[in-house]
Amino acid sequence: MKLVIVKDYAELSRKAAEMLVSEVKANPKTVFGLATGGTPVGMYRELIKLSQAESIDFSQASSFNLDEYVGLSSTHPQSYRSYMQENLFNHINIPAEKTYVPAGNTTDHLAECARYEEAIRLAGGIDIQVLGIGNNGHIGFNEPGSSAESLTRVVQLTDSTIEANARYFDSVDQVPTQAVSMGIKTILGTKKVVLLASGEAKAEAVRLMLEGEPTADVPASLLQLHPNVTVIVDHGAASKLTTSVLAGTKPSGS
Ligand SMILES: N[C@@H]1[C@@H](O)[C@H](O)[C@@H](COP(=O)(O)O)O[C@@H]1O
Repeated sequence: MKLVIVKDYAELSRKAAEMLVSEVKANPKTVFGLATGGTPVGMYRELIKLSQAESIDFSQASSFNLDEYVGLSSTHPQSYRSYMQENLFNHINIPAEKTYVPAGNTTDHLAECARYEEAIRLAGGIDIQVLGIGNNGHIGFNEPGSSAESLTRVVQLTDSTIEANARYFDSVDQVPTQAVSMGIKTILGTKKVVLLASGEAKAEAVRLMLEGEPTADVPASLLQLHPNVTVIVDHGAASKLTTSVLAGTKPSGS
């Protein structure tokens, strides 16, 4: 995995946005894999800015989001569909029918998950997958214990994830306890991954992802099995890395 250390969240957001822009410039039909959470908000903001400044055309692009809460309708303010509309889709010219987010409120989750995997396959696979990382090392909503063979499915959220996400809801009781999430195998099947982590709260998860053995106990460590991963971290998120890992990198912060 390639490690890029930047000085702060602003630089992390800019770098990630630049990667997405170069992807769509090189291939207007880019299939994006997109993430939610607090971390990529800055990246989306930068992406919108760059797209407006350089008239970047997303009219042939498509996107697949990692996950959605079970039980929330797409119009619920805390649904990941709403998040994506507000933070990105309403501001670029990607066709609405080509932005896929798993349905969280369907009556047949099994069919929805199979349909989602099939839609990714029919699109030709994901060209560039953006990921954040949970404090417990989850990616998407693949909690510890998720197998490297897992595909899109309904997952049970851990108490720590529910607590971490409670900040977006009025109270912790309102946080859904399940989600539909792309699996580890789905993520490993993407062509390129860019994982973003900011702040000291993520430092231990980042260390285990990069320095630990690949294990389902830390789902992000399974990215070591992927041939093309760029991890962009700021100084806080890099603070627990050992010098041997750091020695292999060129800090890009000034
Ligand atoms: N499903 C999302 C993940 O995709 C995200 O990476 C993680 C970290 O979120 P944050 O970036 O807010 O720390 O939280 C959620 O659980």
